[in-house]
Amino acid sequence: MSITVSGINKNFGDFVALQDINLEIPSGQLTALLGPSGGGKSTLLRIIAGLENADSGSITISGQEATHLPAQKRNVGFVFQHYAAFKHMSVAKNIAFGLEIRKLPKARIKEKVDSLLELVHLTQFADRLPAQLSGGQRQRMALARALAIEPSVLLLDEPFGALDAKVRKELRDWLRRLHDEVHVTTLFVTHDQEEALEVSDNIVVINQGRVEQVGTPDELYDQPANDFVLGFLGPVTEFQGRLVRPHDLEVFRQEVPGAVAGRIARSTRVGFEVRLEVELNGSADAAPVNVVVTRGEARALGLTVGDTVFLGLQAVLV
Ligand SMILES: Nc1ncnc2c1ncn2[C@@H]1O[C@H](COP(=O)(O)OP(=O)(O)OP(=O)(O)O)[C@@H](O)[C@H]1O
Repeated sequence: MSITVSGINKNFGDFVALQDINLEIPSGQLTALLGPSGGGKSTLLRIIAGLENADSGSITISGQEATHLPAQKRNVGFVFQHYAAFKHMSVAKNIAFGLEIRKLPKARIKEKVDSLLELVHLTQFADRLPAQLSGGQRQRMALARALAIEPSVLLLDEPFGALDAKVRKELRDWLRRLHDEVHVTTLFVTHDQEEALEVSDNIVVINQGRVEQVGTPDELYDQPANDFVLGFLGPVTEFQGRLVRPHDLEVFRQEVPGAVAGRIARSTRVGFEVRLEVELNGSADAAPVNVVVTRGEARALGLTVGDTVFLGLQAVLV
């Protein structure tokens, strides 16, 4: 295990930010800390980095007891949402900074910076100042700087949080490819479930200072431990007293054993999907059931607002 978190507790005054956190973060993998705002993700990351002290519990990094080590002795690379670059230094100088402090020979620094620039696809921007980069390029520079010291773990706190959706998506694909190349144990904080599902090998779901579930993206999506995880990892709708995913409901035109009759109250096309709101017969006061079908299915079934349909659950979820 690359990072072991044992019995970590952290209070801010009366407020319990983290409660008895126990985690094993596997070596060489990309692990997401996923959860809603205020759940404690950043606090945990900062405790692992040594930027915050826990009230109790211990942290081990690469087999070394790190609980009381200062941040600079933990050999971790850290990237924040808003990366504080040295404004007056070029991109190459920013990346070289940690190596110069460590007094590596000049030729060796140059060699390393060149290969890092290549890794993060910034070779042509080596001589620019940080202000002359886009937000996405700046975050790539931040990653190169964090990687320069060859950290045993890389900690990323919403590294793409301040960027627009399209750049976020590009950088997330890029991070996955980068990780496949360098394999450094990476722990990254996100509140975006799609980001976590797409990028990571493992996900730790944190809510209200507690770990709700740990698993691979598939495990969490297919076998959520509770309604919170189910609801946080994707859309849900209530169907016959339980939470299910809208695309796990099947729509029939005829009565089918086990299916329930209702009326299509609304139909919205979003890209290749059609989202239906179905009011079940005899439940006028209840919220409509949300169902997602493909455009092809909607067309084949000839679904129109006002039609009566029958809903059944395709797969048992929880
Ligand atoms: N220095 C502090 N003093 C007081 N309360 C704090 C401090 N740092 C964090 N908190 C509180 O601890 C809780 C957890 O904060 P944390 O930043 O870890 O959450 P998070 O899951 O990372 O959320 P976000 O995604 O919004 O950053 C929040 O309620 C926050 O207000």
